[in-house]
Formats: sequence, C-alpha cells, structure tokens
Amino acid sequence: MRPRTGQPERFAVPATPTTDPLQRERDHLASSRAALRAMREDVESLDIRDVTGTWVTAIVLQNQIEARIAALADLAHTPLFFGRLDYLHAISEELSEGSGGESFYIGRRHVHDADGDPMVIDWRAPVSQPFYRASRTAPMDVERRRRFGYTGGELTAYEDEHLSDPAEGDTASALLAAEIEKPRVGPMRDIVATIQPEQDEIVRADISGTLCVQGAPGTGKTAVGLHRVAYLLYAHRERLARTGTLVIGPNNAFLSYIEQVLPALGELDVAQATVQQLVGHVEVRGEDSPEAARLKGDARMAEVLRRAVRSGIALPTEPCVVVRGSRRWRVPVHELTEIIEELKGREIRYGAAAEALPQRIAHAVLLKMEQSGEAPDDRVQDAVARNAAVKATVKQCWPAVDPAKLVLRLLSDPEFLAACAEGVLTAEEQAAVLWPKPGRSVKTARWTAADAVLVDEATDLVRRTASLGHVVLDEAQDLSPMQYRAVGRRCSTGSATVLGDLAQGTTPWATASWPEALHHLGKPAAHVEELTKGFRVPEEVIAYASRLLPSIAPGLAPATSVREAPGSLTLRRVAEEERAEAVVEACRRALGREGSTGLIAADARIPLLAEALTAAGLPYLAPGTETSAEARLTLVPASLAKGLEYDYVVLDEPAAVVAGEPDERTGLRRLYVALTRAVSGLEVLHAEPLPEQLR
Ligand SMILES: Nc1ncnc2c1ncn2[C@@H]1O[C@H](COP(=O)(O)OP(=O)(O)OP(=O)(O)O)[C@@H](O)[C@H]1O
Repeated sequence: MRPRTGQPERFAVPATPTTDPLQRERDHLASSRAALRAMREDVESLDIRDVTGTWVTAIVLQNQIEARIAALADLAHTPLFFGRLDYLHAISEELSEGSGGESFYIGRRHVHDADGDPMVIDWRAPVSQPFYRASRTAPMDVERRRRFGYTGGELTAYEDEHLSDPAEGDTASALLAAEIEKPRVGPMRDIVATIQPEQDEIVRADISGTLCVQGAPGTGKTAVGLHRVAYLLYAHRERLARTGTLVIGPNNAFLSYIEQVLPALGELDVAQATVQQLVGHVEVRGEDSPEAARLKGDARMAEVLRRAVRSGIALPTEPCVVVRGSRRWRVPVHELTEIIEELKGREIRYGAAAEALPQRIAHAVLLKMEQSGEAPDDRVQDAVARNAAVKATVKQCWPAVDPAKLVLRLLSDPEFLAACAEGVLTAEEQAAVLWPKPGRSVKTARWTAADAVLVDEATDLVRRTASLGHVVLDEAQDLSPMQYRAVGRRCSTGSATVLGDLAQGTTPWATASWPEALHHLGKPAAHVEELTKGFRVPEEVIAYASRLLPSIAPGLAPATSVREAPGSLTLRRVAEEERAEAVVEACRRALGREGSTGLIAADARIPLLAEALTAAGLPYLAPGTETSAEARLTLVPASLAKGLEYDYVVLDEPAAVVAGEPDERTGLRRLYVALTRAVSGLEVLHAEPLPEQLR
C-alpha cells in the first residue's frame, strides 16, 4: 500500500488526441477506472503465503486484503471523481516537475496509475481542500474549479469557475442545485461533491477539540457529522483504528437511514448506536412519568449515585490480624482507618480503590515484618493481600458494589434513597424518583430508559468506562444531562462532534443551552458553531415553519433556504369525516411525482391512517425501511420523524401532533420537526383549527 503522507500529490494531464474538453474528461474517467481496476487486481493477486509467520497474522492480513479489495470496488453509479482543481502555480517544490500549474481530480478515493502518479485525489487530502473553500475573494491559488455532472454513471457535463479572473461574475451552480433537488429515494446519500465552505470548516476541524453545531432543520448537520468522521479517519487513521469512532443517533429508524453514508465514503469500521443501546446493562421494560424521567435525567442524580456507591464504605471496628506460620501480625484500627480515609479522599474509581485496599493493608503488614527484622519480598505482600483476614476487613470496610443491584435498591428503598439524596433532592422529588412498586431482582424489575442511564453512571463510578477516539452525537438536543454524561464518558479521552437544534428538542428535559449541555458532556471548552443555510426545505416551507420559532426557541435565528420553490406549500382544510380520505388522496397526488413521500401524523392517528391507506390499496413502509422505486410511501409517526426527509410530505392534522405531547411547547416543537421534513412539497391537511402561529 502506498503510504498517505498528507503531502500534496501531483497529476499531469496526459496528452490525449482529442481537443473536445468534455471528451478529454471522459477519457480521464476511463483511464482512472482502468487504473482503479489495476489497483484492485494488484491486491487480489497478492500471495501472502511467503510473508506470514503464523496463521494468526495470515488471517489478519487476509482480512485486511479483503477489506482493501472491497474498498477498491468501482461502483457504477458512484462517480470516481466529481471535481477538478487547476492551480495557478505548482503546489510544492519537490512535487513540481514543470513551471506551470497543476491539475487535480477530486474524488471519493485515491487512484493512481502504474507509476504511482495520482489520477484521482481523495477529497480529504489537503490539496483537495480548496475545492470546497476557495472563493473569488480568497482563490487559494486556484485558477479554475470544475464541477462534473453525471447522468447514470456517465460524465455528461461540467461547470467552471475561474476564481482568479476578476472579470468573471458569480453565478449560482446549476450542478449544485441539481444535486440538492435530486429525488430522495433510498437511504441518505453523501454530499461529498457539494460540501459548502461553512460545512467544510466543521468537517475538517481539528480532532483535538470538541465541536458543537447548532443548526436549523436541513442545514446539513447529520451530513456534516458523517463526513467529519470520514475526514478524521483519513487524517488520523492509525489513532482512530486503535481507539474507535462512534456515531450516536436518536433511534434505529434514523440509524438505518444514515447507515450507508460512511460505507459509500469507503469507511466501514464506524460503530452506530442509540444512547439506549450504549447503556444497555439492564433490559428496559418500564416507562417513567415525564416528571420521574426528568428527575432521573437531572445531573443531581450523579451526586446521589456517587453517595449510593460509597454508602457501603465503613470504618473498621476491629484490627486486622494476619497469621503467618507461628506469627501474628496486627494492623490496628487507627492504621486501617487512616488507609481507608486516604483512599476515600482520592479521586479514583470505587472498584480501583477496592483493589488497592488489600495491597495497602498488606503493605502495612510488611512494614511490621521489616521492623521485626524479616525481609519479605513482593510475593509475601501478594500472599498477605489474599489472606482471609485481609479479605474480611476489605469486605467489611469497602464492600463490592453491583451497579444494577445498587440502583435497584436506590429506586426501591425510600430510606436508602433518602440517605443518599439528602440535601440534593427534596422529599417530593425523592417520592417521584422511587418506583411505584419496589423491584425484586435485577432481572425482573421494570427498568425504564432513564434507569438504565443511572445504572451506567453507577457502573462508571465503580469501573472506568472505556473512551473512544471520537464520538459524533446527532440530535443531541433531546438528551438529558445524565445521558450527556453517559456519552461524555465514552469520549473522555477523545473528542466529540455534537449536533443538534434547540428548537427541535421534544423531551421533557430537552437542552436549553449548549454551554450547559457541553458542561454535562464533560467538554465545557467546546466551540459552538451555527449553521443557518438550509438545504432540505424550500424557502416557502421553512418560512412558514419558522413562524413557530418565537414560541419554541425564542433566541434562534430562522433558517434561510438555498432554494425557492413556489407552490411547495399547500394548506387544506377539510371536513372531519373526509379527513382520512383527503389524506389518502394527498398521498396519491404526491406519489404521482418523482421521489419519496412521507405521511406524517400524530402517533395516535397512525392506526387509523394505516387502515385508510390499506383500504385504498396504497402500500406503505415504516420509517427505517428503505424506500425504493417500487415502495415510495412511508407512514411516519410524528415521534419518529426527526432527522428523516422525504421529497413530498403530507402532514395530517397539526393540532393532533401538538396535542400528542404533554405540553404545548413540546407539541409545537414536534410540529416544527414534522413541518421541516419536505424537500420539494408539503401539503398540510386539517379539520381542526391550526395552531394560531400558523393561521
Ligand atoms: N452541501 C450540501 N450539498 C447537497 N446537499 C446537502 C448539503 N448539505 C446538506 N444537504 C442535504 O440536505 C438534507 C438535510 O441534511 P441533514 O439531514 O444533514 O440536515 P440536518 O441539519 O441534520 O437536519 P435535521 O435538523 O432536520 O435533522 C440532506 O438531504 C442532505 O444531503
């Protein structure tokens, strides 16, 4: 494999007989594909029998080779390159072989010819960066930026900007517009060809710091987060291969929607999970009242748990007497007390202290042995640490803690909770946190999602949670402080990219301010960026939805849209008895156009609408099931709409969406999410009056 040095790489346009510029580009595509094929064949022909020492290394190597072959696949509908940069000057002294400028083709992956000269440069390489950032005001030595257009895998068009030519005016990119408007059938796509400058800043931000992105619906937060992972894996491949990366999303429907993006960018080793999956120590079967869930997610619970974990620590009442042969060694109570007080004062995990304690007691015994003229070695200390008397002292003073059992007791035993929560939670709050019925055992208790987070916190108090190298946290605004802590533990020695929109927070504990959230995450120094340019929702629709902003997130600026689409918003009032039928008709209308359709409705109305669709002979999918050319309609409960998008959205009865939530603000936020899922058209059907902000 050629090492990636991070150095710019040079490509010289080969002399081709044709003078037609489009044909020349097609020729370059053809020779790049041939080169990629040759690269793959090279790897396929590798014979590892001679070079591997053991069968273990052979398997490891074989796996690497297979991964490499997969990564070198030429996907018919994924263009090998999408852009070209012509620099004014040679990029660097060592690499320049002539006096003129250089050209680089920018694509998803690196491709080189038989001599090792690059034919396509990875979009993440430093030399590709001006493709995304260069502008007329800061051309970055780029003479010409060329974007390519493809139709069904064929290179059919290109578009040039002469950035260093003061005479050329700005024009909107038709290829960019076409890319954004492309019908949305199937899973989420990558945006590698059209990443915008402000998005690129986030994608390529340094790995050492945590970054938080506040962004209105459709501003590309999810897309940017995923491309950032791909970028970081490129720039820090070895480090992240060791420490791991993780993308966290709100639910499985969302995760299946985004799961293809990283593989399409050649990155197959990124884990994806929901917060609930991360904290899966216990089986969740119960549900909390909103008030109980809010309290259990409150950061004060961390202190309650800390006290609970340490509640078993007791000072000794008896000396520890170790018998070895004919001699008895006695560590008196005051010495044991000193050791335990010292361990209590140190900020180490409960479990680590429990492991240190027998060694400390043994050490005290050793000192006594030495004072009486013996010369014990380390083996003696280990043996003493395992002595039954020492074990008994440890058991009494620093008992083992089973995190799930501990939380079970905390939520079942009012006295224990009162002891741990004194001065932290009021009596009413304690009553709200307690389970309605005490749990009998860890297996049978009706754990809730918030309880599982408490168990995770307790587990970490006992034993440190392993940290990953980088975590991307999407739809972060819905996390409770305790959930932020759970995520924070998983990147305590790494960094994070936190993505969210305060206006879309629909949990009772939704984030009110990013600095506060970042504090709970354990990354108070994180930088907060804002994205306001919307790529999904047409101007007319986002302007309508933004009327809700003063009621749901007063501080936030409304998003602008990169697209005008007159006629993209339809409001239709219908009689109640005709509502279901009208919704079915609206779906039919939407399905008459190209792309996907989402019918979004209050969760409570889903069964009724499902029936209406079936009766009308309209097949539909559930969110998370991939849409295809044959199955383009998805029936989406409002509670699952977050993060998803459809070309056309039919929104059923906004008042019911609002009423489906425990309070009006949350209801309006849920509605804001539902109103901002459409790429090309939104039709709102209602029998009840619309919320006043939308009339
Ligand atoms: N630079 C871009 N070029 C082309 N399409 C883009 C670009 N940025 C974003 N998009 C598209 O806009 C749509 C919205 O992006 P994305 O889902 O990442 O937004 P979001 O901010 O996460 O939205 P939400 O807050 O609703 O979850 C996606 O289809 C995405 O591919």
